[in-house]
Amino acid sequence: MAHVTAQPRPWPAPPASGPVSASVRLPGSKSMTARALVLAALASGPSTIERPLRARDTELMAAGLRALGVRLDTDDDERWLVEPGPLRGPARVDVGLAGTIMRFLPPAAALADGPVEFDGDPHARNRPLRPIVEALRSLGVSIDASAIGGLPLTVHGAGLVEGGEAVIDASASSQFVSGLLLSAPRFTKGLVLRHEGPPVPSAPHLRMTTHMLRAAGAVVDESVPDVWAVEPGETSGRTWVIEPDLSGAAPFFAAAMVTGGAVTLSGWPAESWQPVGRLTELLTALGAEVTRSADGLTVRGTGRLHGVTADLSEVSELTPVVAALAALADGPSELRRVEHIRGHETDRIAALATELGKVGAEVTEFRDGLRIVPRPLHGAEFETYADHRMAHAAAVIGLAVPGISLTDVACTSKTLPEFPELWAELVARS
Ligand SMILES: O=C(O)C1=C[C@@H](OP(=O)(O)O)[C@@H](O)[C@H](O)C1
Ligand SMILES: C=C(OP(=O)(O)O)C(=O)O
Repeated sequence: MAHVTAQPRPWPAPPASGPVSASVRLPGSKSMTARALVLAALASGPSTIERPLRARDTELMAAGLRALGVRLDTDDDERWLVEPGPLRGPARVDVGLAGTIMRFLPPAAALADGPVEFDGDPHARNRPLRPIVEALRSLGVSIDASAIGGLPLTVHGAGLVEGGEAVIDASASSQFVSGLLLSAPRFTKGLVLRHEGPPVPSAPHLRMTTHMLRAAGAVVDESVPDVWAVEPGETSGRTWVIEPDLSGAAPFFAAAMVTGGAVTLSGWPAESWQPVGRLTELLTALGAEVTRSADGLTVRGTGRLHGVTADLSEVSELTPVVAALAALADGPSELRRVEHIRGHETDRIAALATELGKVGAEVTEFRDGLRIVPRPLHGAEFETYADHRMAHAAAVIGLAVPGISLTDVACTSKTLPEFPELWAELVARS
């Protein structure tokens, strides 16, 4: 698929002149918006998605569903309307660089009545996809895929998927499981999916999938470890209220920690489907104070950043920002059990080792993570590798280290197009 992109311009990361103090209102969770869109498209009646994330990943998801024949009205920023209908092929879906689209839509496309072609950004072709392609084939779906079993691919939708039992190795991404489960109620026999292989990462994202399936009326059993059973049946349309994006909030919280200030994420719900407990533990270990009140979720810097030894497998998308904090901490850190992030928007382990090294940190790269020893840091041009969270990491370091510039900040549009403005406003309050 042709992508016309403007030549990125270097973006100087603004340094903080003192503690930042701010309340930020951030858009909805990428992961919840993606799931709500797919569940709404497969439901038996219309749905409303309140406070969705409007960003590249979710707009491409909406466009992909439209291509399949779903009626979506996304004019209102606060409320998207979804009117499901029979899924149609032929269609073409641009996944951009979104794991959620490339893993959530092929199972839905298998329900369409014609061929559906998928492709995306150049790097999307390197992201792992084979396990979900093979699981779908084992369920009777015909798919033409690239030599490595990924993009570009064509799903030959036959109007129905028989379903039944499938085995998958989902150690490279929890999204393989989530993608199959989201469409499974529409499979004629439902689905019993068993994972075999090294542990599946991102358990909280799997729980988000099963919570949201049940909220749509699906019957899901996850009582046996590594086995998910979804009964066949109609799911209903409903109103989905999307929570603010906790992972998108991470760099803003990190700003409070680096500068010894305070940042409140407003609109934070009393009950959340995102891993707020794990984030709280992690930021606390790194030296923050985290509190919840009617105003929202507040992170306060204590003036000290501690090195940590952390298993980040459950919250692996936080690795770049945590690595940035580790580079500014008072002692060494080890961030482990995230081998699969080598298959994220870029190989994040290699990218962080290179870029943190470039600004002066001492970094050892392991197969499944990083050891970061803080050293006096200096300005440098930080390569972002088209990865929004690499950009976040660079911006966090730039608060404390003058002369950091990002090769490209536009990549933040994947999940938060307003990032450069929101960041500049936040730093202006220091
Ligand atoms: O299902 C989801 O919405 C996500 C699951 C995780 O993927 P992996 O399990 O591939 O890490 C996470 O890192 C990604 O940002 C979003
Ligand atoms: C891994 C990520 O994204 P994706 O949904 O594209 O996998 C991420 O946002 O950090």
